[in-house]
Amino acid sequence: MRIVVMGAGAWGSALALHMHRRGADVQLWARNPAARLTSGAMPRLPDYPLPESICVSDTVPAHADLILVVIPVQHLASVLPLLPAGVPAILCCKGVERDTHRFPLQILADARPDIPGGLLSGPNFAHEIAAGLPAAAVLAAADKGRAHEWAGHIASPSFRLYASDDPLGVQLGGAAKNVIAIAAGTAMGAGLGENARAALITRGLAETGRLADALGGQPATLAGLAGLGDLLLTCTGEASRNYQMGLALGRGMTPENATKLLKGVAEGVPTSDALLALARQHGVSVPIIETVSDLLARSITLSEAQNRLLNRPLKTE
Ligand SMILES: NC(=O)c1ccc[n+]([C@@H]2O[C@H](COP(=O)([O-])OP(=O)(O)OC[C@H]3O[C@@H](n4cnc5c(N)ncnc54)[C@H](O)[C@@H]3O)[C@@H](O)[C@H]2O)c1
Ligand SMILES: O=P(O)(O)OC[C@H](O)CO
Repeated sequence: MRIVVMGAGAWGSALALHMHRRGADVQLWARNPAARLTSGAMPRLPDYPLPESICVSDTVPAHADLILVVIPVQHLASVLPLLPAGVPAILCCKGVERDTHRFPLQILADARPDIPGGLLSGPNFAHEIAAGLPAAAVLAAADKGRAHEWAGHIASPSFRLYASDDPLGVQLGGAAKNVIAIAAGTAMGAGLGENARAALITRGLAETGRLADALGGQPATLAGLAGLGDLLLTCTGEASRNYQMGLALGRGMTPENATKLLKGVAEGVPTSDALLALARQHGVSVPIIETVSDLLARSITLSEAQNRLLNRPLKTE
């Protein structure tokens, strides 16, 4: 099987390694192939050298069986013209485009209606997949048959994939967990304790469920790997860039300085604004997402954020 992985960041490199181990002929597309380290690793995943047989190149071949697109959501549209016609594309990013409020599969459908698309999401740190540690994820597509087919091309004995025909729910779960992880990291960085984090995770899931309902996703999807599963990983795993972003904010760093320190992208930053806009458009209350967006914009302080979330009118759960 010939696989092209587009994007040589941490996740693209890990997926290239995974597909190679699975026996595929893998080409990794990178903006700057010369950045490959002498060990064979890419800089964002330096501890995992890629074998020589994975070609790293800045050209996309005209023929492949499957393309994995692993570009941050804010830059996804810019690479889509490069995709060869007709080859199925599995998008592996998690977020919402800030200016247009589009989820990844919508960005693909608008730019390349000729390309069938699916989306891979779940609790998966790149370095653990690169190490071959056990993990599970969801492959979503509007057509469940295709979701099963593509899941079969990517799954392995250590990477168990489930098919889903709720791409909206899966994309929303992956996008929202990044924002909630910033909130959880902020609480932990500010020393607010484990109770506060558990409350943010649970109430974060509740507001994501309301949003799924309004946008046409299936709330049950959010109880699965792409929802609760990824929320738990990202809100508790210190390797998460979104959680690290929150930790830095909670310790008093400005969003600008926290971004500079991060090794990699924190999708929750632009996604917080996009999800807030979508929620407002649909009349859905998303207090945690709103608070993260305001904190990042520096329109509220940390103690105002805390007061705002704790002192809203009491409600039933
Ligand atoms: N790292 C993980 O553990 C992980 C796991 C699952 C999903 N994801 C998702 O995968 C996506 C990519 O994350 P990552 O961890 O690989 O990010 P990263 O920060 O490690 O790397 C981002 C990559 O995108 C490339 N890139 C950035 N702007 C580009 C542009 N305009 N054109 C072309 N390439 C561009 C960079 O060169 C880099 O190779 C994100 O949406 C993230 O949420 C990451
Ligand atoms: O490092 P993060 O916060 O982008 O999280 C990585 C993955 O999405 C975890 O599933």
